[in-house]
Amino acid sequence: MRRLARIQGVSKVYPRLSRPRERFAAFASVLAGGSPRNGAHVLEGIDLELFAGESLGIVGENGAGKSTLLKVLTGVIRPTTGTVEMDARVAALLELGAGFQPEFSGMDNIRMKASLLGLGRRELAERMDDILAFADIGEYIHEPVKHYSSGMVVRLGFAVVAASRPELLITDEVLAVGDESFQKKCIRWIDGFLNDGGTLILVSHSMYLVQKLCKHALWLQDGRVRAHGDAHTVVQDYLAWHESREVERKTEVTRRKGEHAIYRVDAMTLGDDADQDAAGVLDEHVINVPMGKDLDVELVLHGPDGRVPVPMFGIVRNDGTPVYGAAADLDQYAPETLSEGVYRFRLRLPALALMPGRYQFRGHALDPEGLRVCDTEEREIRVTGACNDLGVVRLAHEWVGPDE
Ligand SMILES: Nc1ncnc2c1ncn2[C@@H]1O[C@H](COP(=O)(O)OP(=O)(O)OP(=O)(O)O)[C@@H](O)[C@H]1O
Repeated sequence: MRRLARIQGVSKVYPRLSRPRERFAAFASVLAGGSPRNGAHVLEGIDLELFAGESLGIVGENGAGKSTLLKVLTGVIRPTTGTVEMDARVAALLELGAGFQPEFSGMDNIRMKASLLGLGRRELAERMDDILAFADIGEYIHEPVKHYSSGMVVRLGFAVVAASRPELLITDEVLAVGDESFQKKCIRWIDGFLNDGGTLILVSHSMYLVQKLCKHALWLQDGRVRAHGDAHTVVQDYLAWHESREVERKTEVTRRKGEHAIYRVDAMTLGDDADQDAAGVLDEHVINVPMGKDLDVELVLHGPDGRVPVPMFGIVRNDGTPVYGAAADLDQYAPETLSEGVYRFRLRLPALALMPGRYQFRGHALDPEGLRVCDTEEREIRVTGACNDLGVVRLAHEWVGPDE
């Protein structure tokens, strides 16, 4: 496969320039061929290769460095250190209206932008009808661009980029500016572009779009690559990190680890080893469970007074949203007695319906009346697999045709 882009060891440091003396020091340092000392490290040590036919989503929080990385890739800014090699016909659709002359008409701007993107006069004439149809802004095409709504500007920009038939399309949130029907049109176009072997880099805060359009994803955090790999996995990890951080902010999870509670959880085991191996162990503290597979759980509870504690389990998404919980009905279920006061309970959740992502699985020991939680053991589980549906659980469903 042909390599279209390679960046190695790329860093970008912006000088901090709040005081005149800092400005002078930064200027002197740059003049001397160095990087601004004590600057803000916006990108650090980025290595990335992109091959023809790949689709890469770049995700990360505000200020993580995503736009800066795109600017480095498209040559708009130079990295402070490192190298960027690009070997492709690139079309970038980035800041709204970038490259348009506001005083000129849409038609004139099409001509200018097309020539910048390498379209010859004849090619442009051949593709003009397609461009106008794609942009679909009617008579506005003859008005100066400064009279356009932001949606119209995006329509025009995308139409020209699409007509230039790039090898590599680099784009960001500008697509979100257009109305819904136009967004759908762009997504359909990108789908077709990728099917025909095109290559895409997409920066987006929409995890839906990243998972829909991209095979791979790169998660930037504080200017560094936090994860790079399969898009579904990276997005799940990113969302899980977000959720757990939200929880940290909102509440301290109250856990009752009952050192002194008389009914205790002695042990809790989840899943089977094969699943850990199959998923590739990314984190030994997290139990991998494939979506749709049975999840087996074993709880060993301790009841020192000869009475059997009631087991309960609960599943909570990483942001604290309760998903499900149930206690055993000891009238219906007799645990196995392992030794005096030690009981083993086995539980099976057949065809686990949780959506991919991270959850906390909690096993509780309740008093024999089933009223009070005495002890809790908690393990993080990661439901693996790919799914474009939304939500926490996957409900069985089918789409019913008109004749059914
Ligand atoms: N010209 C500049 N001079 C100084 N700092 C800058 C400059 N451009 C960007 N930054 C800083 O670099 C950091 C990364 O910015 P960048 O725009 O790349 O983030 P981002 O991930 O695209 O964020 P968002 O999701 O909000 O668009 C931010 O802290 C920003 O303030």
